[in-house]
Amino acid sequence: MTTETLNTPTTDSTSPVTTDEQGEKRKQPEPDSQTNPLHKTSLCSYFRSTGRACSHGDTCRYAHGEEELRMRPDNTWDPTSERAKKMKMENGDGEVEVREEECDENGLEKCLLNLPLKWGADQFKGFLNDEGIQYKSAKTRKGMVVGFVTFETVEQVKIAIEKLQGKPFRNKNLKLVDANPRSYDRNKKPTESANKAEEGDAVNDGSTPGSADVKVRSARDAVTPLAHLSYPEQLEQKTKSISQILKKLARNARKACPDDVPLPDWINNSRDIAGLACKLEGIIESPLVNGYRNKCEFSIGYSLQGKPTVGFLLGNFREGVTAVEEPSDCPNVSKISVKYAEIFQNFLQSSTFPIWNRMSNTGFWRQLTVREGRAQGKIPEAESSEANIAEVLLMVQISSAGFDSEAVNLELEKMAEAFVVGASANSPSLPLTVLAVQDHQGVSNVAPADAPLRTLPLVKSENNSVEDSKVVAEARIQDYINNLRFCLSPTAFFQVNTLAAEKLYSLAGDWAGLGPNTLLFDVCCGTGTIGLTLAHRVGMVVGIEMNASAVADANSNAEINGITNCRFVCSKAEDVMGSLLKEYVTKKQDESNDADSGNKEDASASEDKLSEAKDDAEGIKDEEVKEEKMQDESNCVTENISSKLHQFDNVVAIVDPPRVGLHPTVIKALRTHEGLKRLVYISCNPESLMANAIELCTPSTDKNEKGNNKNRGWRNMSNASLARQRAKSMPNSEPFQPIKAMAVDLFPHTPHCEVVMLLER
Ligand SMILES: C[S@@+](CC[C@H](N)C(=O)[O-])C[C@H]1O[C@@H](n2cnc3c(N)ncnc32)[C@H](O)[C@@H]1O
Repeated sequence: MTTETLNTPTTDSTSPVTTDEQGEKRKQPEPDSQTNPLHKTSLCSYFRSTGRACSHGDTCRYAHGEEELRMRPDNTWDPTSERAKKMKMENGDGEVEVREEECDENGLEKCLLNLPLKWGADQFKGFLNDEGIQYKSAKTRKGMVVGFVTFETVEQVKIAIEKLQGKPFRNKNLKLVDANPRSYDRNKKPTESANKAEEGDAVNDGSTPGSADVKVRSARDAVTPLAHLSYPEQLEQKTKSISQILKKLARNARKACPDDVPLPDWINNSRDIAGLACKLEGIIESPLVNGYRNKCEFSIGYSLQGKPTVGFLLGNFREGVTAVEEPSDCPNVSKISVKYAEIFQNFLQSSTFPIWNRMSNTGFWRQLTVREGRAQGKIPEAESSEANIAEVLLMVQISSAGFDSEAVNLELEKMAEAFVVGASANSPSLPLTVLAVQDHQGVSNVAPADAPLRTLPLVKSENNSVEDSKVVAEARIQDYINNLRFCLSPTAFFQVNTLAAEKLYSLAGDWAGLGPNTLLFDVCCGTGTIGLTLAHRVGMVVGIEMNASAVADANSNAEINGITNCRFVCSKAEDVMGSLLKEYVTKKQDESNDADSGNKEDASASEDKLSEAKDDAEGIKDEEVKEEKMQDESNCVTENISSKLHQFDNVVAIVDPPRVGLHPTVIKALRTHEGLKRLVYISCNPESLMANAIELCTPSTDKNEKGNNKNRGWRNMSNASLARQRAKSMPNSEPFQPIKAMAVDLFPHTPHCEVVMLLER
């Protein structure tokens, strides 16, 4: 039975209208919060400034908010998203993909989310009017199965629920969830129900703040759902789920293999290893099991008891869950982060500025990020890792639109003072290195990389006010990986578990088969951590990264560590991967074919082309000054490197993409440049690794099946089905083979881990 959900609110409230009540747990804090879409990689500027979808509709190249970041350009769910992973979806042939996750009844319900109504507000209002529903306002989110209805009275809400609940609509039944925005009334006293909740009663009657459909009642359950298991049990569970993914890879590659091509050995041999695509060599434990996160993004909202709280959301906003609970019992959060959350929460009790309201998209205080950097050379003992934290960066996200700037400055001054006083009142006092404020007006807390950012002075004096705030090019803290120093700017990606990341990078380096004649591509390189830690083992590193401040960090990290054989290209990998491979790999092949050709000439031509590619990639993205500086630095390195270009006889790539995996264009480039013989894939999302590996490893044929645009079934395709379709239209090229895989547990107490897979050909 299919169902569809409308969420109804109470008094003068706004409710999300979604397709179904979800059994899905709240979105876990992700290993990498920079979730990128398959095609829409940055926010639409209209959306950014207004918080509303632009008028370009489905053709807009950009994303419109957190939820859409997880969608494909046609507004169907990105199948790699947490939600879609658990859906039951049809593939293009009308065949239903059955997955382990679907075995539970919630999984079956979730498939309904993939049926976009794509109602505009007028249609939605028309529907409510036809049904005789009295409401105050009705809104939809473009192309999504979510909307909001506000009502004048609780009575109207009750009537709406009675009339609409379970009503059949287009082969589905509507379902309503009370999103209860009364929780946002900051003056509201805790209700009787809320008090009951405090006593432990399972109250879920919608009268408690943000309580709609709250499935978990503590931040611990929401954020670290495996915490009730022993660590060995957690590792076992993760190993099993990675094994399932490897089986799925073999199964799907078998299906995708063209009829006129023999099955490759690795598929045939999978039968001998329990159906796995390659051997799973085990899971590497995290050196720290508790308090390992070096970065926490705390939401700001109201607790189930109606108290302004800095912590974690208990559920998914789409499901109407808005309650935030304190992080104190979350085992993955460090004690320092918990204390800063407490300091800020105490400050908020007396702040006259409002907390951000996710329903009405109004308010001021939005998010607190705590980022920690370790001192060099200390070996942390399991339970006292905070003793090694030498630096802390705090970033508070606000939305200042509509607030008087003088009042804002005064409030931020008070906030800075509260942090300084709170940090020094602790015994021993807490490190506090940088306090930054990010101003962001969009609907979701995921701010664009260029959202205005300023630092606040940390010492309060009469001559030193927040008006002295400066642009924060140098607002960084440092951390160490394999004894290299890394400077981190507030928004750059850095693995959240530093000690486990060291193990991850060493494993990737060992499997990549590095040597002095190796040219290493570090694809999606962030602040350059992988390339820089492996630079001493190779001839040259070329890093590719789209986040300009991460690239600036990577360049300065190379400089402060005296590393001269790395070059970092600021661009989307899909825009430059092909040309860089062509330049370096084809170059190498040309040279071997024609050993007498003038190396110098080639090298300088290559250098020119590389610079051109780099100009193209960087020219339009960075501020002029930053760009010039980076260009100078990069060109120095390039010069140094180009003269050695001919020496590289081993070209390998380590790719470490965001959760959505590699862009199809990058996969095609890696696959079709046959000079690239070895690829190490690091993934924080095994589903997207599986999908990308299908495309990289399935044999192709001259008789490629061209994509059938008329087949609208692809809209509902699973990750694997989509990859099989793409594999079928891959240009004829030698496929890679999965050689081995290993998991590395960067996220104890959560279901997540990193997976490393070696691919060769
Ligand atoms: C999982 S992180 C890995 C970063 C780095 N390898 C590390 O270990 O610190 C993914 C990185 O890919 C970057 N990224 C996302 N989409 C990208 C794209 N299309 N092209 C290049 N980089 C991208 C993100 O900015 C982020 O820094």
